[in-house]
Amino acid sequence: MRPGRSSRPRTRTRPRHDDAVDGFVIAVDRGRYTCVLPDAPDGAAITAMRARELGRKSVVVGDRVSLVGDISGADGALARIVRIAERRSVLRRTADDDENTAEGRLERVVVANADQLVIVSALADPPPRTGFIDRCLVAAYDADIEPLLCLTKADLAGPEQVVGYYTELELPYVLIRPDSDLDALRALLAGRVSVLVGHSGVGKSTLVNRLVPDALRAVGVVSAIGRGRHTSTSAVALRLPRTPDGDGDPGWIVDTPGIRSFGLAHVSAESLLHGFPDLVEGTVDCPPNCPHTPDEADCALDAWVAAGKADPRRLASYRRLLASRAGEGDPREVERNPGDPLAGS
Ligand SMILES: Nc1nc2c(ncn2[C@@H]2O[C@H](COP(=O)(O)OP(=O)(O)OP(=O)(O)O)[C@@H](O)[C@H]2O)c(=O)[nH]1
Ligand SMILES: [Zn+2]
Repeated sequence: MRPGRSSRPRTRTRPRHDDAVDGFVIAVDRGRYTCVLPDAPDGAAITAMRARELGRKSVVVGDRVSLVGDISGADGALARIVRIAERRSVLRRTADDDENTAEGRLERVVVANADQLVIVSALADPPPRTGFIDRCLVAAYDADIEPLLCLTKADLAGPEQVVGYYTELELPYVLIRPDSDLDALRALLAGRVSVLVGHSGVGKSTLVNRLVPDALRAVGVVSAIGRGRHTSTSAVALRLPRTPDGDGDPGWIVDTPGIRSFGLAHVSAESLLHGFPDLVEGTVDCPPNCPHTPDEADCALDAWVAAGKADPRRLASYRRLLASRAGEGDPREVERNPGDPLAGS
C-alpha cells in the first residue's frame, strides 16, 4: 500500500521514499549488502546496493536501513539502500594492520546497533589472555555495548583465575564445555544483537556452529551472499534458531572472522579508563590532567593499587593499553612480564 503521495508536502524531514521498507544488514561484501526484512524474518535475503544519495556514509552489518526497488530476494534481484537509521551503538576499531600511517589509523565501524559484545576466551589451550579481554572491554564500554565473557574449554581448566581477575567489575560470564547445553548463553543472547570476538583457536567457530548449525546457515546467509564469496567479509550476522519452547526473538549473533582484536587509537585516554571501572575511583587524587603513566610520580593509581583497592595487574594492563595507544607499543611487553601468564593482548 502506498499512501497518497501527491497530497503530502515534502519537507526536509519527510523521507523521500514513502514506499521504502525496513531492512537489517546482515553481511557486506564488495559493495553488495545482504539484508533481511525484520518484519518477515524467514523471508529470502535481499541483495542491495547503496543509493547514490547516501553520499559517503558507510553501511555496515547491523545497520537498519530503508530499501526500495526489487526486494523480492529472487536470483539477480537488486534493491537499493536509500536511508540508514540512526545507530543505537557503534562498535569501532582502529585498523591495527598499520597503526603508523594515516590510512592505517582510520577508525572503522565494525558493527552498528549491537547490544552486547561476547568476548570468547578459552580457559586453556590457548590460555586466557586478559590483555585481550581488557582491550575488548574498553571497546565495549566505549561503544556503550554490554560485555559478556564467554569462557570456552571449561572442560580443560577452571575459571577461577580469570573470574578472580575481574571480580571488581562484576562482569557477567558463561562457561562452555563440549558437552554442556547452551541454554544459559542462549538466554543471554535472546532478543539482542551480540557480536562475538575471540582469538584464533579459542573455539569461537565451534561455538558459532553449535549456536547456528551449518545446515541452518546453508539456507541463510551463505547462500544469500553467494557461493564462497563471503570469505572477505569482516562480519556476518546470523539469526539464532528459535527454540521449541522459546517465545520471542532468539536474537542475532555477529561473527567477526576477520577481526582478531581492537585497535584503540580512536579511544581517548579518558574513555580508555572507562574500560577499567575498578581504577576510576583511584584517579580522583591524581593531579589535573594526569596521564596516569608509570613515569608520572604523582599519579594516584600506584597508591590505589598499593592500598589493595584494585588488582595491580589491572593497572599494568591499563598502562599497557595507554602505551600501545600512544604508538609506544612494545611487542616485548609480554616477555617482560614472564611472571604473569595472563598478561598479553
Ligand atoms: N576441549 C575443548 N576443545 C574445544 C572446545 N571448543 C573448541 N575446542 C577445540 O579447539 C580447537 C579450536 O576451535 P575452533 O572453533 O576452530 O577455534 P576458533 O576460535 O574458531 O579458531 P580459528 O578456527 O582459528 O578461527 C578445535 O580443535 C576445537 O575442537 C571446548 O569447549 N573444549
Ligand atoms: Zn594518574
